[in-house]
Amino acid sequence: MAGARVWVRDSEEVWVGAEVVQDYKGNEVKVLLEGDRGEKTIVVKSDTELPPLRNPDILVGRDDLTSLSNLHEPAVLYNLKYRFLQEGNIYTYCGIVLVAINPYKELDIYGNEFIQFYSGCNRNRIDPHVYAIAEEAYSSMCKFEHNQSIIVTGESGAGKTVSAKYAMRYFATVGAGPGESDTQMEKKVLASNPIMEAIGNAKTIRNDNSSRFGKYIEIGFSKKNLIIGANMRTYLLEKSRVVFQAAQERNYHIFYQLCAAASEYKEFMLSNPDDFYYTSQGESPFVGGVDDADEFDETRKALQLIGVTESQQLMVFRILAAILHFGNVDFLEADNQESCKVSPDDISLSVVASLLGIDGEQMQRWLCNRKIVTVNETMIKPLTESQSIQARDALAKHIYAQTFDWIVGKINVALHTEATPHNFIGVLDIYGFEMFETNSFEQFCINYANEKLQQQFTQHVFKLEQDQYVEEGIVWSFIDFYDNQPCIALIEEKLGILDLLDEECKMPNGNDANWCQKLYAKHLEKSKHFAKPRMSRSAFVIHHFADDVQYETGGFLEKNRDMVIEDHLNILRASQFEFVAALFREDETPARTGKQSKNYNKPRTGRGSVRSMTGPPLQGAKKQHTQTVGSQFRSSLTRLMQTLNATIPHYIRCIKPNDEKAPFVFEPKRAVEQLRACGVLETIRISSAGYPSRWSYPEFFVRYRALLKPADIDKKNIRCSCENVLQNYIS
Ligand SMILES: Nc1ncnc2c1ncn2[C@@H]1O[C@H](COP(=O)(O)OP(=O)(O)OP(=O)(O)O)[C@@H](O)[C@H]1O
Repeated sequence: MAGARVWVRDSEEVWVGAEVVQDYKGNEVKVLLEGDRGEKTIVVKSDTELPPLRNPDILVGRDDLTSLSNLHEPAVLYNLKYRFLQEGNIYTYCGIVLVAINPYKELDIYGNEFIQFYSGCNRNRIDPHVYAIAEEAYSSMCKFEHNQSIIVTGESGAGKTVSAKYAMRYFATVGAGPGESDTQMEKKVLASNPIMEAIGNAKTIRNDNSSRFGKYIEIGFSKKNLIIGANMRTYLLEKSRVVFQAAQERNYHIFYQLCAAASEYKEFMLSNPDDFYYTSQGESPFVGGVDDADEFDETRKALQLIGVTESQQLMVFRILAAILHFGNVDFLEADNQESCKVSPDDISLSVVASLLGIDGEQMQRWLCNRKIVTVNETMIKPLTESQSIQARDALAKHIYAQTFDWIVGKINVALHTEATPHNFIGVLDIYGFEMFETNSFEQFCINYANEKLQQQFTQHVFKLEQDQYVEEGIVWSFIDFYDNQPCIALIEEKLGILDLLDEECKMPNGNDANWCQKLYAKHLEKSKHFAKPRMSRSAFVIHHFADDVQYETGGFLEKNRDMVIEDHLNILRASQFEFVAALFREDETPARTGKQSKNYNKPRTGRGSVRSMTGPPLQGAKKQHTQTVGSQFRSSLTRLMQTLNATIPHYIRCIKPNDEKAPFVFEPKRAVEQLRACGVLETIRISSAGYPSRWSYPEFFVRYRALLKPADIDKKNIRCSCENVLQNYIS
């Protein structure tokens, strides 16, 4: 209808406002675009393709997207943009979800006075805020004595860790008890942050302080709702970063912190990060505004607080320093290029040997050779230079991962409480959906986790919707929502992608190419979520809920096996330092529970036992008794989902509004991609598929009272007045 205000698709802005200038005739609508963009004729094949209607100005800037009369992608995008740019509001609700847009600017909205303000307040009465969500979780726990979780997702740099930290700070404040020991516990909970950032965060091109692992922290509360303990589970540490960094990126912060304190630890023979291969590849040793020496002081203080003694700290730093020297070990290739050796006077290797207290000659030997055990004999096979480098890097990654796990275990011991918590609130800070130019095993696992979280989310939103209709006695029909179970089944069920990958890993001559062909044979044209790219025979595509992602199969098998050579481990197990030896001993203490191990210094966190090998799989007759990375991840996700499903969930979706990290700049294209990927648009779809408008009687009355004659208004019975409006104009 002429005069109607609508939204029209735009290649740059995603949607632009327009006014219909001529009634919809035939299959065309003529509109006048806003912002001097002129007129445009839109071809409309059916009514469903009509341009979406704009909301009246009075609704613009609402703090809950689901309260908009016209509920669709352009309305959501415009409302978020308006609040962010015009009002400086970074938080908006979308039903039960809190959308948080990264302002890239320090805001004065997180101080203690804000915590006090939000404490005890109902979220519907106050501005959206991470503290409002935290309060909702806390009060729901107190009221219903039910466990809660806060699920924070978003892409790298979107603000997940910052949000999770504020949520934890909120709990630490409202859950702090009067006694000294409670105060200590709350401090310990907060101290886990700088430690985890030092060992698990790194500078990437997307984020100067990017968490390279996922984590779920459960904060335990007593019957009186005071913090009594906590526990952390970690997911998929990016181990490859220990040995490789892309341009402009860094290794884990802790390495640079240690180098900054080189003069304090002379025996570690450390110097500038540029002197070490493992810290110099990105050619970017500094992070703007960060002093690694100061950060190191923070890390040490936090370690002290959680009970890592000075001598244990020294051992941890020794091991980390050894990793840096290990990366500088050079291999001299033989003329026939079939073998190599480490020079007997390689300084780096002798420093590694002395720092780790291990036999340097043995390490030299087994870096360049491999033992192959068959039924009848044991053979020694020389390794090529590139195989030796690979073996060195695999060991460096493994040493780091074990140290990381030891520290996580130590944090868990410190946060462990003998008393069983009455309830807990879990905070999940996990990588969002990823799609790069080249996607590999890491993206595959991350996107698999996001499929699971998305399923949990849609099922929960859907159930809430249903519950509300039942509670209000509203007649409704089944809403058809997107169910991603077939996609999850493709990945995790029998003969699915992970299963076939594990099968291939067990084959003596298993390789990426064979696995890829098996995937095609099994799933092509059989699973609607699986496809083969037209131009490739070594990649596959998964139609994820967020987008189609092409995965390159090269490297999947190796990453899934994640093998360490048994002889290397034996050398480490024979270390003169019990700390080092214990770190690599196999014992089957349960996963990341924080329970103290019998081992004197070793709070195991159970990455699962080490996968080691003495030769290629099966050729070396050692039994493969441990799980692959893929199946470990599948099990840990199953456990996570069981935990989440047994809690009342609260969701925070973080949005990165621009790639330049510019304060208060909103790029609609980037925002809309993320809104789709994190399920906000799906929530909108579920809301609008049911009853899209949710107004309370007083809200409706204020909005539409102008339509009523004075006789139809009954101020004592607002509901009746509202019904009069509808009877007069709708029925
Ligand atoms: N609420 C906020 N206020 C001010 N700045 C913020 C806020 N949230 C995020 N930032 C800025 O954005 C940066 C990136 O945030 P954060 O590290 O939380 O992202 P992330 O989603 O956890 O990323 P990654 O997945 O890479 O770890 C922060 O270092 C900070 O500079």
